[in-house]
Amino acid sequence: MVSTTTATAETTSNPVVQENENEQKSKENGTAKASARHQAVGHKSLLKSDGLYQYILETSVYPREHESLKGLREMTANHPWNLMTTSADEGQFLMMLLKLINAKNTIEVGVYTGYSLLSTALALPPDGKIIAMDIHRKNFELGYPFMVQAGVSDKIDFREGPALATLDQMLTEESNLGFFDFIFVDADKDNYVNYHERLMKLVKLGGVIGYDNTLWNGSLVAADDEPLPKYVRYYKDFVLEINKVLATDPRIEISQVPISDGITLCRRIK
Ligand SMILES: C[S@@+](CC[C@H](N)C(=O)[O-])C[C@H]1O[C@@H](n2cnc3c(N)ncnc32)[C@H](O)[C@@H]1O
Repeated sequence: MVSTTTATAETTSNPVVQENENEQKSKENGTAKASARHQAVGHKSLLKSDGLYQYILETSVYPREHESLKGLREMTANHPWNLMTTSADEGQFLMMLLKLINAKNTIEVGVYTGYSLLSTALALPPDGKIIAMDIHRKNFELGYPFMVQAGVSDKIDFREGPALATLDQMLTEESNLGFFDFIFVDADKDNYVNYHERLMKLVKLGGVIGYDNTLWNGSLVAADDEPLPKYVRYYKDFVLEINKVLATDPRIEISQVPISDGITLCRRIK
């Protein structure tokens, strides 16, 4: 069942999100060119070799990919923000990780059309649950039929609105504290530090939080005068900040995994 919960806090005034929203609106008005701005950056991989990336996909990911995941990936390829989608190799990695830790109750911050959400739902046991949050329901709805097709839509509780407000709402319920096995964060990088304090109260001892894009297109080590796409430059300092916070937080142990655009896994130990 799709939940209709809507958080009440205001949408972020972040200029990059605003730019995305304007693009979406002009597309809906039929005024946008079908240009996919994010496609210019290329696929999401730090391998620096298209051939090797393709080799990994064709030999280990695609042959085992579920039909529903394949369908969702193909549908998303035609969407103007398609570079936001979690890559197929990272999706496969998440599925393996969730099974290894026997995850049952999870949270996802940043859904878009739901590739990582569907991967998570497929990896959880039949009684598993995901609370999934995003400011835009529309993109989630594009991917929802694939979750139905996969028979996992009952595991998903979608909550529309700014994730900080949704998380604050969740923190008022004692049953949520220390309850979640896994949390995947793939949303507004300028709020990762704010998410971290809240998520540390929601994840269980021994549970894992995964922060996505922590290598941020390789820009973290770019020289100041290196030309970078506007949105990469805008978020760079925020990603540097969360990486510093995670590396020095004594409540977690971390592993920065260089798959796709980098995911930092944080296991709560205190
Ligand atoms: C990179 S995409 C997520 C991709 C997704 N993991 C996938 O596999 O397709 C980031 C998402 O975060 C959402 N987002 C941005 N700011 C947000 C906020 N403050 N609260 C909730 N969601 C937000 C965007 O609407 C967008 O759908």
